[in-house]
Amino acid sequence: MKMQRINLCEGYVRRMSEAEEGMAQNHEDWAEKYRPVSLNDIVGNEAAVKALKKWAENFDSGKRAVILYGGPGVGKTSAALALAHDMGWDYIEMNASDQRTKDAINKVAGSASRTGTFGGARERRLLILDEADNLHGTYDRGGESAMISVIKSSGQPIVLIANDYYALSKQLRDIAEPIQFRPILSSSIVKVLKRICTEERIRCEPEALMKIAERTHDLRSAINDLQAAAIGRDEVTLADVTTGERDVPESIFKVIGLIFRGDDPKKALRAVQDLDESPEDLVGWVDENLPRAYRDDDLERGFEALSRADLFLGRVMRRQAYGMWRYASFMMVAGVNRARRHRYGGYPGYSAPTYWQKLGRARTARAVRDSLASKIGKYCHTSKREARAVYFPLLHALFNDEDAAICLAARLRLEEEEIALLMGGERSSKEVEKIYDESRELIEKEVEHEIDVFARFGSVAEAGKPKNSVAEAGKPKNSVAEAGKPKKKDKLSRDGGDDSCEVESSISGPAVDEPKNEAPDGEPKKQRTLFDF
Ligand SMILES: Nc1ncnc2c1ncn2[C@@H]1O[C@H](COP(=O)(O)OP(=O)(O)OP(=O)(O)O)[C@@H](O)[C@H]1O
Repeated sequence: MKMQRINLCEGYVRRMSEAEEGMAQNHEDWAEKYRPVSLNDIVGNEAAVKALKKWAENFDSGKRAVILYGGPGVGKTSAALALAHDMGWDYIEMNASDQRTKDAINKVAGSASRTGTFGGARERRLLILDEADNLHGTYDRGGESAMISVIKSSGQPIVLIANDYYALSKQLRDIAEPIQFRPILSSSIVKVLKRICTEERIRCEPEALMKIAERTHDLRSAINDLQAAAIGRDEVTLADVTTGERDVPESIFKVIGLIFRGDDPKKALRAVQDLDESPEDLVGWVDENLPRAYRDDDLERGFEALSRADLFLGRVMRRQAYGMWRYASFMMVAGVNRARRHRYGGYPGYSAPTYWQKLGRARTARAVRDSLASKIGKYCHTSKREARAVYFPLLHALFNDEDAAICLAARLRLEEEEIALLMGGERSSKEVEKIYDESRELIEKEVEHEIDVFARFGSVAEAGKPKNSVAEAGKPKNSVAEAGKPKKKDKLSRDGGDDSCEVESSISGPAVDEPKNEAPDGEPKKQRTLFDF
């Protein structure tokens, strides 16, 4: 029998089409992507897996339900799904984001018990109730008593999943068999991480994997940490992981969790401050995952807050009013957090913004961004992080002016992708190409100029003239003196026009008399910075 995943949505049962399932998989994070399929793939917890299998095989003579309990991310849900797979059972999953009222549970469990009750083991349908310890409150009104009566009356197997066994009522505990899932050993976590690195073709230092594994006994967060460290890289080193510890106390997945599931907006804001993500990137993460985390009116309020964050981000870009970042962050973090009025459980499977994946460039986008930040950082003597936070928006604004864009692209030796990134995707690829081509021409002119200056300087030196009196060799004093001056700014005109771009010459030469400090047109000459454009 083909196993189908059935999702409960607003009280009705909906089968996910193959196509939908395929799409969802594209957007999955690694923890979802590498969820074990069979019980044999479950790492650790051998005793629990064995007990679960035994219960399923002897279902007719045993209890109708089991309770899988233990800490988060240790494989409880995976084991229930893998059991359905191995037994060839169809299954229905109700998690805390589904409304689990008495009516809903009866409807689902009723449909489960009607299916194949008399058809033998292969036609069984497994009912999986995630976060069974959250069957309280108005949202799930009557859910627990309904579950108890369903367990007593249904002929179908039921798996209840809980973090806290003793949060379940005694009545529920009495009618179901408990199976405990324990924390996973670091050595087992390392094995899973290694396999993922191989599949994702990422080189990983063993020490880096060990470091990630030692920080947790929860496989999901270990996989999330690995993914966070690997985004935009082909290699994960110990330094990446330990830097992550210093600069990124919480990975993006954990921060997203604090925004959507946390009760303290201040805590989420504090975590965001230390996160190595720009507000523009973070808004993408929140936007991507909001529909997975919230429903109905929460979703509406969440997007309302997010749209306000977006307004502020727009103002930062347009007016370079960086003070407004604070409001943008507040709205996308605290605003979205406070928009939630209902309680949701489970892990919705957060993922990176789809547009990165859609364009197939999650990594390249990061790589381009990092290389751009590194070029700017080197040029402006600042960190990559500062370059991204402060100089990206500034350069984005400067790139509105084509001449400035060409000069800056030449000076920073930018590649096409880097130019495109600074232009914010608002221009056609032809415009990007034009700026790139012209910047290359400018660089060539600069090189020719350097060669020319060097040749002239060489011939003067060979003529046996004293090095500090090259001007006397009949050369125009100004130009030769400029040529010989170490790290002097050479002024190159583009297309013979007035607009010019200074490109720093790397030619070092002997000390010469200071030339007249003025440009050929008589204007006083001053050293330019990025801010002059
Ligand atoms: N024992 C395990 N073996 C293999 N993978 C695991 C194991 N535990 C967790 N994982 C990985 O972590 C992800 C989350 O695991 P799972 O949903 O089974 O955890 P859980 O115990 O049900 O957590 P929660 O209580 O938070 O729902 C899985 O998709 C899988 O990638």
